[in-house]
Amino acid sequence: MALHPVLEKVTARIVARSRPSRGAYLAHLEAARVKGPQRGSLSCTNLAHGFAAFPANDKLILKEVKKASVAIVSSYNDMLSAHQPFEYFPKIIKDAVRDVGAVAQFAGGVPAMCDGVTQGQPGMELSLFSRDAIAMGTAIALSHNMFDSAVYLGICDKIVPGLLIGALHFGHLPAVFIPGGPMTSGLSNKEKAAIRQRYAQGKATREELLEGEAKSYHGAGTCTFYGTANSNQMLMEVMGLHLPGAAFITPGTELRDALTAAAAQRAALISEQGDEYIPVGHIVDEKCIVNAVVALLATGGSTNHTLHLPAIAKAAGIVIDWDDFNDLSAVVPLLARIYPNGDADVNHFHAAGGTGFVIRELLDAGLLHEDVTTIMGKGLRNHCKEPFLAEGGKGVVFKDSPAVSGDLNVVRPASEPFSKDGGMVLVDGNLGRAVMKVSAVKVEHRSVEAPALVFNSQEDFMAAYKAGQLDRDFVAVLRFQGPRANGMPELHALTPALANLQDAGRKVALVTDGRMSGASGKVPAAIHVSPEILAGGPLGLVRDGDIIHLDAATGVLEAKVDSKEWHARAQAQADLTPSHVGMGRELFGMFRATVSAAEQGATTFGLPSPRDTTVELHGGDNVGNTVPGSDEDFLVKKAP
Ligand SMILES: O=C(O)[C@H](O)[C@@H](O)[C@H](O)[C@H](O)COP(=O)(O)O
Ligand code: SF4
Repeated sequence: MALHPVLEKVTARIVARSRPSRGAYLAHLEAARVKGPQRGSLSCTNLAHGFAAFPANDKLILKEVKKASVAIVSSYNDMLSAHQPFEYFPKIIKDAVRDVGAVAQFAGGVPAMCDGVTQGQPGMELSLFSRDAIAMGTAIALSHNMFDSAVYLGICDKIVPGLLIGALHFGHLPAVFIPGGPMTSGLSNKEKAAIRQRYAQGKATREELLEGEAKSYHGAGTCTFYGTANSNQMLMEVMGLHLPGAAFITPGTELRDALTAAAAQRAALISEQGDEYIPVGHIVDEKCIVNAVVALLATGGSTNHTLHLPAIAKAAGIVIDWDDFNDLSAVVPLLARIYPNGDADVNHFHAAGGTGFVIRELLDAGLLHEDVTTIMGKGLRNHCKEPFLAEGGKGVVFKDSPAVSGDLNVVRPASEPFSKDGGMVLVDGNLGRAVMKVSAVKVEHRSVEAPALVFNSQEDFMAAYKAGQLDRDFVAVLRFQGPRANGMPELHALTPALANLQDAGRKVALVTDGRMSGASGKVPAAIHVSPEILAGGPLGLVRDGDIIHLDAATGVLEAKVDSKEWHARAQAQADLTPSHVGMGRELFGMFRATVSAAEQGATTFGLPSPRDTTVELHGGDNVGNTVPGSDEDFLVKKAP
C-alpha cells in the first residue's frame, strides 16, 4: 500500500524544518564515531581505572580493543512496580554478552519516579524535570567512554523518554531498550476507577478504597492501564528499539529472561565491532519520529507524549510540533481500546494481537514508514512479530503476529477501526494552543461552553468540590501549573471529582497549562496550554464567569469576552514560593528558569543552533565528504 499522502506531507515538512539541526546532529554523531572502540582513545590509566574491578577474563576482552563493551544503564528501584524486576537483569545481560565474546558493564543508574506514588503530592512537581535529570544521568554513565553499545533498562513515564534523550546524545552508540513487562491483571481499571468515584462521593470507606487500589496494583511489573508507561512500550516497539514484541511479556518468566539475554546480545552484535553497526542516531530519524506519533495516535496513547516526543526528536536534531500531531491524528484510525480508552488492559491487548498486530495493520494501510532502520536491521516488518521461547527453552524465536484480532473489542484491523481518527487534537484560540485527547471522551462531552471557574492550585479546586460549590456547569481554568511555574505536575487526582460531576449530568471541562496522566480519560480537558501563564499566557486574563468555549471538533479554545475588555485586563499574579521549596524543589530552580514551552517538549537542554556550530570533524577519510543525511552545510572540514 502506498504511503498515505498526509504522512508524506508531514514527514517532508519535518525534514525541511529540521534540516539545519538534523545536519548538525549527524555531524556531531560522525565526529563522535571514531573507527574502532571508543576506549581506544583512553589512556592506559583511564582504561585501568575503567576495568580495575573486572573479573580477569573480562579484563582480557576489554584489553582487546576489537571486542565490544556494552554499557548497562538502569533505572532499577523498588519503588516502581514496573522497574523492580530490573534488579536481576544485569547478571543475565553480562552472562549473555560474554557468550558472544563481548563484555557488559553496569555503567550507571538513573533515578526513576513513580507518578502513581507522587500523584497529587508535592513530589509530582519534580516529575517532568526528572526526565531531563535522567537524560543527564545517562550522559554521566556513558561519559566514561568505555563503550561501543548500550542497553537501557526502563519503562515508566519519564524514564524511557529520559533514557532515549540521553542515548541520543551518544547517537554514535547502538541502543537497545530492555523492558521488564506488565504485572498480571488484577482488579480491573474500570472497577478501580468506580471505587475512587464512590470514595469521592463519600459512599466508600478509606479501607474499601485502599483494598481496591491494592487489588489493582498488586505485584511486580508495569501497571496494566494504557498510560504513559505502556505508551512508551508501544513507541519503543514501533521505533524499533525493542526486540519485536518484547513490551508486554510478564516479568519473572522464562521468556522474559530469554528476551533480556537476546536483547543484550543484539546490542553487542550491532556495535562497530559486531556484524552490523547500527547507531541509535541513525535509527531515530524523521520517519521514525513520524511512526512514533502515528502509533501513539492509533492506540489512544498518553497525552504526555505531546511533550516527550518533541523532546526526544529535538535530541536527535528533529523539530516537530502539535500541528504535526493534529494533521496525523485526522487520518490515523484508532485501532486499540485499552483503559482509559476502553475496559481492556495491556495483557488483554497483547493476547488479542498486541504491538505487532497494530504495526502490521498500519503498515498495510500505508500509515507507517516501512523503510526505516531498527535494531533488527532494515525495515519495520521485522517488528510485526511476537516472541516465543525457542525449542528447549534456550533463546527466543519470533513468529508473525496474528493475522486476525483475538478480540475485536480490544484491537481492530485498519479496515474496521474504533474510530477513523486518532483522537488527539490541537485546540487553539485566544487562550493559547493546547492538546485535547478525545479517544477516551464520549462524543457528547467533546464540546463544552460554560462559565469559567478560575483556580490557581489543584488543592483550591478540591476544596471547592468538597464544599459542594461545583455542582453546576463550568469550565475549570486551572493555571500556574506550567513548567516554569511549578514543574507542570499531572492533575490526574482531579479526575474522580470531575467524573462525578459529569456523571451527574453537569457540563464540565478542564483548561490548564498543566498536564494530565496518560491514565486520565473521560472528562474533556485542554491541557499543556501554551504559552503558560508565567510566559505571559492569556490564562492570566481569565476571570470567574467568563464564558469558555472548548470544542474538539472545531479545534476551538476561547474565552468569549469583549476584546476591549479582554485587552484591558491585567495579568493575574500568584505566590508560587510554596512550589519552589520543600521535597527538593529548591534544587530545580535552574530547570524552572530555563525550561522551554510545552510544545517544544518542556525541555531544559538543546543543541546550539547549527549556524553557531562549526563542526570540525576528525579528518581522515571524512574530509571532503558531506556528513551522511545532511546537506552541503555540513561539509566535513579538516580539523585545525
Ligand atoms: O502518565 C501516566 O500514565 C501516569 O503518570 C501514571 O503513570 C500514573 O501513575 C497515574 O497516576 C496512574 O494512575 P492512577 O493514579 O489512576 O493509579
Ligand atoms: S505505570 Fe505509573 S504508577 Fe505504575 S509503576 Fe509506572 S510510574 Fe508508577
